[in-house]
Amino acid sequence: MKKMKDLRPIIWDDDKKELILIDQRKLPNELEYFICKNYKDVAYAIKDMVVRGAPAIGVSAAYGLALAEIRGDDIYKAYNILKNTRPTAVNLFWALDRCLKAYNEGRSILDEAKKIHEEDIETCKKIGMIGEKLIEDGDTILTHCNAGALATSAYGTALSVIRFAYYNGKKIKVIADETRPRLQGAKLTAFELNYEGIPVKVITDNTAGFLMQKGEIDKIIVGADRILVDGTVYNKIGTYSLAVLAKYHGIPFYVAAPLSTFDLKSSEKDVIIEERDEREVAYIDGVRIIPEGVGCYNYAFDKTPPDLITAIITEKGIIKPKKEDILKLY
Ligand SMILES: CSC[C@H]1O[C@H](OP(=O)(O)O)[C@H](O)[C@@H]1O
Repeated sequence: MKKMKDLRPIIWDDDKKELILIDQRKLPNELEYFICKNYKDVAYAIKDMVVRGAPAIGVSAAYGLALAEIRGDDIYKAYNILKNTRPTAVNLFWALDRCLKAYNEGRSILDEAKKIHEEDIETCKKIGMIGEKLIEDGDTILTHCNAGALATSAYGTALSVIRFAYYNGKKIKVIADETRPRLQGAKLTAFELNYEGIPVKVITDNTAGFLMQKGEIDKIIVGADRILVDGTVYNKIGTYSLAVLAKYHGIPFYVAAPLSTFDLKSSEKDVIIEERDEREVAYIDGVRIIPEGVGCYNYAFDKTPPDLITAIITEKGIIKPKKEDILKLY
């Protein structure tokens, strides 16, 4: 059986005390690294999506706070700057709070960041091993955005399920929504799966419904950026539309996410859905596609209610998106 390629977008250089990130803005055409020498480099990398994806953002921010400790910077200032990079993915806050707690207890932030990094790798592996049981030989699976190795420390979440199904010998095909405006599906998911030799085709976001109507999609698996205790899922913009279409067509809709993406405290009114620069919508590769003077909406995420979700795949098992099931995870 073929060996997984084990793509790692986040590398801590313990000799130089630097954080090395694959610069995902340059994929798929160039494989370049972005070196973070201090916490401000990490904050920039998260905000400008050098590194993106809920778990990957959390791990990177943890190393960002470790860099502040190593360089003798004001830890609380670094914490606040890192915390304010992106508002929706809860892993960012979970990881920073875990590192700040270590610091306040007199423990090394770097050691805590390394633990968070290692845990993320193991967690994503378990999500794949558990979730692949839902995949049947011959399935065509639709996914949205990138919930792959490039969104985590390794393996991914939704793409970990796909990877493990493939490497366990299931003949699957993947359909990747391009995912406007930042095109994570076209540029990152297609890159990852093609790199591994997993059959993948890219579609425009508008094509997903038509393929469902034609009966060409067997399952849908996406990632998540925040899951509330009632099972509401915040994920890349367009996820909600897919979930409604899946319900209409009777197609199973799965969310794959680690426990670090669950937010048991917040309610919907507390969650900020990130709005990004309009220019991400108004321009493609530097060319303006919308008339001057015409504005855009650029919501980075949307919310999907639990009644549209078949199940949530976690490192502790597959659960229904219900409060009683979610609370049993802890
Ligand atoms: C494994 S979580 C990945 C999650 O994060 C992505 O958002 P972004 O690329 O803006 O960080 C997207 O919502 C993915 O599902």
